[in-house]
Amino acid sequence: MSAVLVVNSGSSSFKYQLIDMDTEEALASGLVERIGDASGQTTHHGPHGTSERTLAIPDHTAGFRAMLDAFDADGPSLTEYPPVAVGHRVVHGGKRFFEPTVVTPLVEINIEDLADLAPLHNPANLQGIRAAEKAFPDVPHVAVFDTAFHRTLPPAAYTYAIDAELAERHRVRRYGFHGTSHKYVSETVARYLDRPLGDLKQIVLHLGNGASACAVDGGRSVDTSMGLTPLEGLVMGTRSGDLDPAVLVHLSRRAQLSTDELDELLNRRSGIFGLSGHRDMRDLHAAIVDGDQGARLALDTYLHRLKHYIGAYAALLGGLDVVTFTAGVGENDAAVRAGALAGLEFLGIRIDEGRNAERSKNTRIISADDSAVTVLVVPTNEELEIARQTLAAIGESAAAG
Ligand SMILES: Nc1ncnc2c1ncn2[C@@H]1O[C@H](COP(=O)(O)OP(=O)(O)O)[C@@H](O)[C@H]1O
Ligand SMILES: CC(=O)OP(=O)(O)O
Ligand SMILES: [Mg+2]
Repeated sequence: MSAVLVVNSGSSSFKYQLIDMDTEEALASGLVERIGDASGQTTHHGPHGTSERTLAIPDHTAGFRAMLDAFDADGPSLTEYPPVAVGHRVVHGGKRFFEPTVVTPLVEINIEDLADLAPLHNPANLQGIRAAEKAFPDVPHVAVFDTAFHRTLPPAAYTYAIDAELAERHRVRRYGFHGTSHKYVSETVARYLDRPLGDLKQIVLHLGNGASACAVDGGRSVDTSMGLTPLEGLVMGTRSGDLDPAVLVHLSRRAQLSTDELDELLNRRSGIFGLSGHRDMRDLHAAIVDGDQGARLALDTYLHRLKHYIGAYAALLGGLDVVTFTAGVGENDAAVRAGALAGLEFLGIRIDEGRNAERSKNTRIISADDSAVTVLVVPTNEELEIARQTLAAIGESAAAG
């Protein structure tokens, strides 16, 4: 049996899975949250159920230690199931990294160099890698990049209409993110429907804390809503998504906001949080039930933007076979799914209310039988996709070496 440990680091949390690659089943999975806060939390799902601990987790190194302690206390034993490799989610690969890449000191320098393009993510990803290297010094570590799946974007989709020379010099273009999820989900859809991936025109809506839409034509990403950084596109938990770039100029001049303050505003104090004070979609719904008008507007804005991208991508794809919802909101929130697709019957989209309302952790169809477009919910599994690519990368590097 070969097991791969996968670490999916976020700015203040990380998710992990230890995956048996013969069965592709998780032997354990978990979440380390609120890293850097006064009190952090670990949740570990092991062979004997779920255990939770509250403890101070000052940084990702301490978070990694807390994860290892959870394995020691609740199993499975990492000596019994030693990982043959550790796979890491790295958000920004720039124009350098498209393939899963075995981490070397030079690769680490390059990931660090890309931090200004993903300030919430790349530094945390790198801390996760360094902590894992200390804990598992004898196995290969492989970086799998969110940007990689979007390498197929055509120039017209990735180009921003600004001074071409300046853009080239400063690496300004659309890169796109959540690629590991968009790839995993669009391939899962084809398998589930038993249709050739190459025949399908798909829209994937990854709606988590960060959210992005992707137009997938025959298995290739042809457009996606996140851009140079994971800020553009959809309305998110705390990120604004699209706005007129002149808003920045205006706020800088009129409200005297500095570059760092604008960055903070748009990444951490905008989105549904900026409009309503709630960053979690469940809290937003509860506030709407209580009659909160700001919360209502936040949800309406979120849905308006989603619909905008669905229409745009149907046009770009020149047809549409599948729309799929994934990630925390997409997998769990029937009201968001129904709201995003309401009124789109003219595109051939008809949702079945009963199917949409069903609660399930499995891949499922939620469109009506007579809907021309099939609408699905697919639980994403970035960790499994990273584990597959990690195993492939170490196989290739062993063959090459
Ligand atoms: N039952 C639910 N209904 C609505 N939203 C949910 C539900 N469960 C989770 N979410 C949303 O999913 C988000 C987390 O999604 P996730 O994909 O785990 O995000 P990330 O990987 O970016 O942390 C939460 O912030 C919350 O808004
Ligand atoms: C790229 C990105 O936004 O990731 P997440 O949704 O995990 O924050
Ligand atoms: Mg995520």
